[in-house]
Amino acid sequence: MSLEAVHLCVDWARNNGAFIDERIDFKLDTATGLHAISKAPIKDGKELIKIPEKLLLYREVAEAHFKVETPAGTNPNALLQLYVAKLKFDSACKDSTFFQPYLNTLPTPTSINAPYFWTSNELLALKGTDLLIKTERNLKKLVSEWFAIVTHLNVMDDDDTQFYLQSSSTRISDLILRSDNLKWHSFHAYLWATYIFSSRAFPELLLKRKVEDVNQAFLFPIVDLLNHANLTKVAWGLADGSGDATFSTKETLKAGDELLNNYGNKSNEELILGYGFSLPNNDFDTATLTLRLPAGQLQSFETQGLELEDINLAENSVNFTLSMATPLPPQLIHLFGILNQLSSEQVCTTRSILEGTTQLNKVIDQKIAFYKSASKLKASLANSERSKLTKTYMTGTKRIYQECCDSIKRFQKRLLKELKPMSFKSLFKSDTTFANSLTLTFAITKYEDLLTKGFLQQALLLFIVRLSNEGPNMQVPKFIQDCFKDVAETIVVDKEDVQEYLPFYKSLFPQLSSKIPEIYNQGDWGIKSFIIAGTVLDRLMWQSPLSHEVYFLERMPYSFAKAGPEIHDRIASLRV
Ligand SMILES: C[S@@+](CC[C@H](N)C(=O)[O-])C[C@H]1O[C@@H](n2cnc3c(N)ncnc32)[C@H](O)[C@@H]1O
Repeated sequence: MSLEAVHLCVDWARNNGAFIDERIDFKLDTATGLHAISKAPIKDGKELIKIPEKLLLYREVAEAHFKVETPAGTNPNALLQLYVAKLKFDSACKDSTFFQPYLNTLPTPTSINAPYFWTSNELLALKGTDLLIKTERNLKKLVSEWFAIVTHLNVMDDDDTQFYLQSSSTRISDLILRSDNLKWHSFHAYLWATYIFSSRAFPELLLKRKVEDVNQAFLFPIVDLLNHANLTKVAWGLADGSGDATFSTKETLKAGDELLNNYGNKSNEELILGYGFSLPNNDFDTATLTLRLPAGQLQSFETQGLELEDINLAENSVNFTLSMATPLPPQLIHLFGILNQLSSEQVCTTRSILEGTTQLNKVIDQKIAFYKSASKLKASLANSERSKLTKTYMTGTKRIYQECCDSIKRFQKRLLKELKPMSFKSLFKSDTTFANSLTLTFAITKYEDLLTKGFLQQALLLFIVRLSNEGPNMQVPKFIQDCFKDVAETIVVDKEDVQEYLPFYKSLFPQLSSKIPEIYNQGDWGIKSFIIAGTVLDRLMWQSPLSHEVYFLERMPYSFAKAGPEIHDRIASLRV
């Protein structure tokens, strides 16, 4: 691909009846390749490019050439892609001569930066990313698609069969020839043609032909030289009463401005796989969070009012698409709320939801750490364009995960503001008798020492047992003591429970009862009370990972009203 090739292609198009506005000029640079600029202001929205039907490459042209119909049940563009590979790489193909000026403007296989064309060593820079998973998965799918079409036409040779057989046991990236001189029916030529379609084809629907499949595409010479920018307003169409395809822009351009197209709202992953480039700070970027769950669990979510869109039952996994606009999908909060439900909770409670967000935050933090360190690996790519693209991908994905993390924190703050739960800190501060008893027991002088010296859990257990012994004398939310009573009535204490609490218990009792009898010798301070207190804490307590503050939350169903009315409606009929 060179500027000269573009000029020859423009001449070819005009000589064959195309209209290309004289204000359009073409340029070439290393970062974005061939592109169009305006030589004079453009602001009228009029048709800028019109390409006659005979210069377009669409399904019927391929079918006429091969004298077969596009096979059903496969990629609707498979036959057309093979035809384009033949045009490009079979010098004996009778149609090649006519399309040669156009074919010469297309990128050569070795110049393409989409990861399908990277070496296995280069792909190491994407280790652990969805991008790598999709690259490998798509390559496998493409090999099957290619072999099905070359077998259907009976055009494969022994090398092709050999390649196909090898691909089942060898990494495809290790088998790929890195050459611009390919056999037209080889996998490499088909991979190139597939990329040509993903990066430059237009929907055939545009030509208002009767399309059997909305994914049918056609190649649109000259217009496919335009680069992409998000939000660019353009119009693609069909000239009145003809099969000629047209392009116009709705943007106002000054002389020297780039004439751009709009490939659609694409994430960097889509741009990299389909087009071999990525956009920094891409507003349409997404990150896919894949969660694997124990077998059978996915199926149980519907009964909890949680409907998941993108699930893979065979792998017991679910995908969530995160974006800057939706960094924290309500279904993700709901899922983690369910995963953190206690066996005594039948639906998501405010506690299980808050605890779920803490767990989710940990998962997201791991992702952020991964993308932070992975972006450093970019240095392993010698090709600077591929390095840049990897870095933008990693940075963009990290940005979305960071936004998810920030949203979790905002969500927690908002919920606490709404619920206004009582904090242990305030209860501790107002109960000076208890606070003083801990000064003697743990040598702490203030509440914060409980956190720094690691005595928080012990203090909480002592406090809960104290509440149960003091009854209504204490100025605390009644639900804590009610919960203690409920647990005490139903709990079955086993040997493991006793073993778990024994070291803690022995470290404090019976000394405490004799040292501070006004608290620790009143009521029941037996080990069972602490086992009950442990369950009370499980049911009512949540610690903010941000402030480390401990809150007591009255058990109540979480209202999904803010997460989406339809979830709320489904959940409203359920009780804790
Ligand atoms: C339809 S073609 C446009 C013409 C292309 N520049 C060429 O040299 O043939 C699409 C390709 O252009 C490049 N491209 C388009 N928009 C871009 C952008 N905003 N930044 C970087 N590369 C871009 C990518 O290589 C993409 O695969």
